[in-house]
Amino acid sequence: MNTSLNLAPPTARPPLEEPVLTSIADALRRDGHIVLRAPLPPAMLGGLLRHFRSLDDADFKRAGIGREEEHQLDRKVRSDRIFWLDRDNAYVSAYLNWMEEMRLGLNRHLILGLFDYECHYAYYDRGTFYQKHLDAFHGNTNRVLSTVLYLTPNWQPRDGGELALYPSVLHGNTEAEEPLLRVEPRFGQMVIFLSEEFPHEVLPVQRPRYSVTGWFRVNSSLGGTVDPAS
Ligand SMILES: O=C(O)CCC(=O)C(=O)O
Ligand SMILES: [Fe+2]
Repeated sequence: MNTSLNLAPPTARPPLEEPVLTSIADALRRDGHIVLRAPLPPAMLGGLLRHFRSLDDADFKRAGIGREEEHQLDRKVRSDRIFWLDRDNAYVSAYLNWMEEMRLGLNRHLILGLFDYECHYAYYDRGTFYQKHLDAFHGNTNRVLSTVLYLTPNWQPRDGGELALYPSVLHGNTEAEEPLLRVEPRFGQMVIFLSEEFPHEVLPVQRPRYSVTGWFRVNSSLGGTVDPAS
């Protein structure tokens, strides 16, 4: 639990400046992905990491694959542990506010019809990884945009755990061996990419790696039944 009384309260709604939003929208339209070096205030990143570290091991569960997570546990594919986030913590709440601003802004710029955002902490212990995968298959998870915010302090190249992002499957590159880019999981860095288009993997981790992974989703409601935010 966060027992620190001497910490400044988080900004309830850290600003997402219009030029930043515009550059995100432009990059997503043009490339389908973007890396942001330090989009969030350090106090908020620190608050998130403190909250992350204050959680018990028992709070984290082994991550599964895809939406039917419990049914598809396979540690040969991924070996991280995750904790789904809600608004109980003030820093998480501030982060969700910021993502809500991004959701509304991207809908305005790109007419994506993003409906909600779900996210979890991911803890990759030494020796863990996540093999090459897509975050959304055949549209059945409703995931449109994947976001990862990295929280590992003082990340060094020897610590591993880079995100390798492969070329879009829409360009006939399903067998592409070479990554399009490698994102270093540096504290405060964020990557956003189209969930259905870009295969990606987390390279083997040499030192505990902290991140917040999330997805903007569309609502595939049928006949007025709202898709549950699971
Ligand atoms: O942590 C990362 O860099 C990517 C995580 C990921 O691919 C996922 O959780 O689906
Ligand atoms: Fe992924």
